[in-house]
Amino acid sequence: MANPPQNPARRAAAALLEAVLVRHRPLEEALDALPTDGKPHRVRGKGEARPGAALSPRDKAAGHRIAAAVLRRAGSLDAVLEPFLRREPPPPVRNALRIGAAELLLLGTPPHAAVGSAVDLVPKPFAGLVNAVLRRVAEAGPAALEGLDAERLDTPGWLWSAWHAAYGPAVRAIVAAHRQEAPLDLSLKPGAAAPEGGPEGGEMLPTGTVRYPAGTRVTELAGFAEGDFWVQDAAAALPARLLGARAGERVADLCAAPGGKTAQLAATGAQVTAVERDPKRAARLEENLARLRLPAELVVADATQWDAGGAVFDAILLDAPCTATGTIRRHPDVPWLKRPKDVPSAAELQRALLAAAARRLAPGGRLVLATCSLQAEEGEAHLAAAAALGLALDPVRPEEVPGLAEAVTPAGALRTRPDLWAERGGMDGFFVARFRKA
Ligand SMILES: C[S@@+](CC[C@H](N)C(=O)[O-])C[C@H]1O[C@@H](n2cnc3c(N)ncnc32)[C@H](O)[C@@H]1O
Repeated sequence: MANPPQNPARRAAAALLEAVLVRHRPLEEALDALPTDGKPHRVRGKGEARPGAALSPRDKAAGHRIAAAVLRRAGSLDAVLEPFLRREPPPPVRNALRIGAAELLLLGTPPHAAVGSAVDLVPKPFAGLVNAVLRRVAEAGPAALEGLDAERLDTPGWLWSAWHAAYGPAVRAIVAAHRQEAPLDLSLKPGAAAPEGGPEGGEMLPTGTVRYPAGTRVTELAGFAEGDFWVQDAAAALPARLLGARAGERVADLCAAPGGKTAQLAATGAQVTAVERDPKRAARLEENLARLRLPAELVVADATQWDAGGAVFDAILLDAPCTATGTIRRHPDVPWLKRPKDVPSAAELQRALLAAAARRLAPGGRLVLATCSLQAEEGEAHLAAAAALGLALDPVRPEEVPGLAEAVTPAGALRTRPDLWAERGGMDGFFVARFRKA
């Protein structure tokens, strides 16, 4: 029998970084592909980093933590490494150096362990280089890191420019917020009590979300199996709240999986139809609703084509697919996967979905459009498109979003950002607008 691999968490981190930075695959997908205890190996392509034999949940979590630290600070780590590299090393060696530097400079790993484990990740001919470079990083790295313009280095230039154009000097606070791991936010089923647990227990936020410190494991909180709550960022809970669904109303949730907003709508007693294009994600939505014991009709369909049998709805929630640049705290791979051209194509799909939603709305019906993007093309720019579809903006009133009056835009939409409620742990960046059909 082969010996168990050494260094499993770092090998997992290297596999995750290769997936995101070299093969441009989403971090979540790469995490799912790691061979974990009780799960068979996936067949992997030639030349891909292999994490070795089955990983324990603990090593998988540690590998995820290391990879996320690298992704959050990749620009800064590369800048610290730069003076010690004479030529560009092959990608696996570059990633091993980033892992070693992250452990030395960000994660508090003792130098001998950080250097030794990084050396262990690379083929023999590169061991000397990794050892020499990381020893120098251990000595000079902390001071070098201090002197960097980290916010700029850790953000792709096109995103920085777009956010600067949209938010002015607040771009720095937005980017600083991306360095923090997001807390665990829960939405409670009506009547359920906030679960006790987490190192410091939960904090009730003014908008009704219960917040636990980053790193709290939801499945370990009392009431999870009973379906008392679901995971949903504080900002993500606002669109369904602003739709104001009522018992007995016919409500459609377009682009519904994994179902956080469907659950909110179903909990009001409205008759909810959830539409989701991706069958695998639809299955997850079904599982989530079953755990929560909340009813909704599920339709697996493309919402731009779905004819609803001619039905019209009193209210529609359109939580449209987007570039997800508002979720970088939770998904530090997003800046390295998205490209400028993804923004106009996402905006085009959002316009098509908005037009389809407008067609299925009863006269006088309400529609909420939401995207978890910080890009103005996927948010503010849709206000004009909505007007052309006969949708009148129904302005959000500050009292509808307690503690977040600053997120209400002059036009009456809602724009949340990762740096809002910074002292409480921030929130995802969302654009939300509510309309009424004439
Ligand atoms: C932002 S996520 C929705 C999150 C969900 N509303 C929640 O709160 O849990 C967008 C979803 O839209 C789905 N989707 C993308 N294009 C679609 C389309 N044309 N019709 C229906 N669903 C679509 C994606 O598969 C994805 O599950």
